[in-house]
Amino acid sequence: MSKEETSNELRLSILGMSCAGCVSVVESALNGVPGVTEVSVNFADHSATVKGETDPERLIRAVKDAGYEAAVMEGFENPAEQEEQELARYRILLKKAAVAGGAGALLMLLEMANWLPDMGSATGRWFWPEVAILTLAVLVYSGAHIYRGALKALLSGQANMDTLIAVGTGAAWLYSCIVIEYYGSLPSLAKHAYFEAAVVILAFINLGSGLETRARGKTSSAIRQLIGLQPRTARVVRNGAELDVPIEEVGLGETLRVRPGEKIAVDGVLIEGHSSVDESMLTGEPMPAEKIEGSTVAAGTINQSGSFLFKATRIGRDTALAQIIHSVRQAQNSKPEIARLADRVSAVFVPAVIGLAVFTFLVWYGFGPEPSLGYAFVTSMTVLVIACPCALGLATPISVMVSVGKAAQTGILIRQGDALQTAGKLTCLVLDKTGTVTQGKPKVVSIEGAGGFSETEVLQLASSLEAGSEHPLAAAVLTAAREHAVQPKKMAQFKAITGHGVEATQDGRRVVFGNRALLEKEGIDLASHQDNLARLSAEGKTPMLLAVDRQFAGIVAVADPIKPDSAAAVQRLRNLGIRVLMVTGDNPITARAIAREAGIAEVRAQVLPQDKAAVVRELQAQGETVGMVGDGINDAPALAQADVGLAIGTGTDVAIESADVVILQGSLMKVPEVIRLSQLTVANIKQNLFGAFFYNTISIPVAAGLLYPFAGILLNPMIAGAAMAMSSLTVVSNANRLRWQKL
Ligand SMILES: Nc1ncnc2c1ncn2[C@@H]1O[C@H](COP(=O)(O)OP(=O)(O)OP(=O)(O)O)[C@@H](O)[C@H]1O
Ligand SMILES: [Cu+]
Ligand SMILES: [Mg+2]
Repeated sequence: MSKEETSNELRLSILGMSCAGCVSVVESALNGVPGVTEVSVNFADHSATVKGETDPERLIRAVKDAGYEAAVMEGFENPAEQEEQELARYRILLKKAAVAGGAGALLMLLEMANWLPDMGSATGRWFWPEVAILTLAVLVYSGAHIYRGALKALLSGQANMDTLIAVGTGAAWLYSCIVIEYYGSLPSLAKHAYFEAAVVILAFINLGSGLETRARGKTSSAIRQLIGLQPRTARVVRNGAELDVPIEEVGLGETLRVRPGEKIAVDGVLIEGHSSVDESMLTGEPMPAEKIEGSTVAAGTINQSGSFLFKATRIGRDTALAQIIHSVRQAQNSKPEIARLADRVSAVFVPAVIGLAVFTFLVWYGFGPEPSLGYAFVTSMTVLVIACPCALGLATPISVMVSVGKAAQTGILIRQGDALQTAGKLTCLVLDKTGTVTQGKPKVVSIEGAGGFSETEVLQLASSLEAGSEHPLAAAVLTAAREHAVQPKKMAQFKAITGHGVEATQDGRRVVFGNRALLEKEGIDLASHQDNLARLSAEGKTPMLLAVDRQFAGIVAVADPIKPDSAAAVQRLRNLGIRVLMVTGDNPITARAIAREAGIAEVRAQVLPQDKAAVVRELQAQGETVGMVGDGINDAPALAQADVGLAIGTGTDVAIESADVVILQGSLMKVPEVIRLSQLTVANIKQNLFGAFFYNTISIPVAAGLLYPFAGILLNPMIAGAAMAMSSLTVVSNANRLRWQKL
């Protein structure tokens, strides 16, 4: 990682966060560091992404001062190591749960046998103080991490979920001791002490977070798989000899050898041999791609049949794979609007709950039935435990992570968390024609000469002009010239006219090649060719016209057939209730012919590249939420203007900056999938938030004893512990359900 990158964006691993309250504490601590422009803390994977010009040391110190630990995450992580750490954490939590659960069971057995310290009975002081010591030992063992977290929060003047559990269980223990020691002789102060409640709560909480750790591990499996694709070594050809070197030592421009069945180490261009390469892990395209000389190959993809040599063109962090990993991670850590709301709510939750617990205590103590202290204690403890906002803090990030990961596995790269929320609300989609609806590989299908020019002369002049152009149509003309063994000639004063064509001079002759508008501007009357042009266009072909010295000289017609699944994709979009438009620079007749084939009703033709953004703006002004689908070549402003910009990449071309979503496999079918995924994700987040909120709001009054005066119902604190653990588990499992939902 270079120094500049470090100062622009940094990922920190944060230790010690236990709930959404912690997220906002860490976020504001990092935001307080001078130079920081943007902070996003992800509770689901315990990380922070910090943007701005700043020193990592200061960030770490700020996090420490807030009561947490932080470390910089470096370049390539080791997924195996991470998995191992998570498994170890899972095992420890489970062990802690087992110990606490065992102790709880023992205490309950003792109680059933009436052997527990019980006030007002003859057996009252049996096993006292053994039971107190045993429970304390269990609390310390099973709850050490929670008490430490609570203490840290306290020292920095904060309260979090750990605080609630620490206060709840600690108070239970202390209260039980005091009751037995000092009020032991009072009859029936409370039916029994709360030693077992304290340990059972810890058992549930440890079990809950253990299972949550496991489920969270599954959540990030997508990115782990991606990281795992990166081979560690490569076989380079140096001075005629082939040798295996660590991937870091491969230089730009070096020649690498790939044998059948091997993974490709870096991005490059094939220079010798041919093969088919399985790129499904990057693009989601199940069919292997044929690779010949000049084809690009991508790191992480698997060579199938042949052996070949290729030249490294992108290494390290520049490979498509590295960039995919980077964007997936960024999107997983970016927060859609809905997450901000949840964060704000849960940040005030803990203090509110503590206040409520105190209030509950006072009301019961003041007005409750005898023994009022006992009731006051039980109810306020139950409130503390049940009101943990941990499920609330997980609700959004966990769904976002699952969803972005799922998308990546099917070749959809979501670059912005916001897009994940907005895509589902799109009412209108603008599709670019070339490369989006069509295959984007135009081919010359017919050449006609006029005014004394032969077909060969037309092709020669056209290709001579197009040699200087980067337009896809230019490529088609050049390919045709090569196929007909026509040599382009040198041209002077070359000029490309955006959205119209090209012009230049040759041997003093003025040559113009492009669409009808361009020739009409030259003052050429095309009325006599009207029928011919209309016929070509009606077949969906794009006629390009040649003029020499203001005389019409011929037509080169190009066909760019629609993609095999474009029509099905448009149909599906319409079934989703979306208005679909096609926009193109091409002439209206060709545009309409293509649109009809794809089932698109609305067409805007002859739109200059720079005006495509205006079309999007106009639709937005009509109140539509507009998605723009383009290939990112000359529609970048429109992609940026749209509410969601979707770029259709070809193969592993991921560096389309103006897009919110990049579709790696060039199929339009992925667009409705993005929309479905967005809808499913937002629904999933809402279910999660509802679950967490509903659970909190409905159970707090019951825990506080609101039902007691009417129905005599009080919540057992143990049940509060169980329910709390279950709630976060439910949220995590619900999010993981997204992985199996059909798009
Ligand atoms: N280099 C060129 N050579 C010949 N004709 C050109 C060239 N560039 C543009 N044209 C003409 O101008 C028209 C509009 O070009 P533009 O680049 O705006 O759109 P396009 O690539 O055809 O379609 P889309 O808008 O779907 O990408 C083309 O259809 C073509 O007739
Ligand atoms: Cu909690
Ligand atoms: Mg174009």
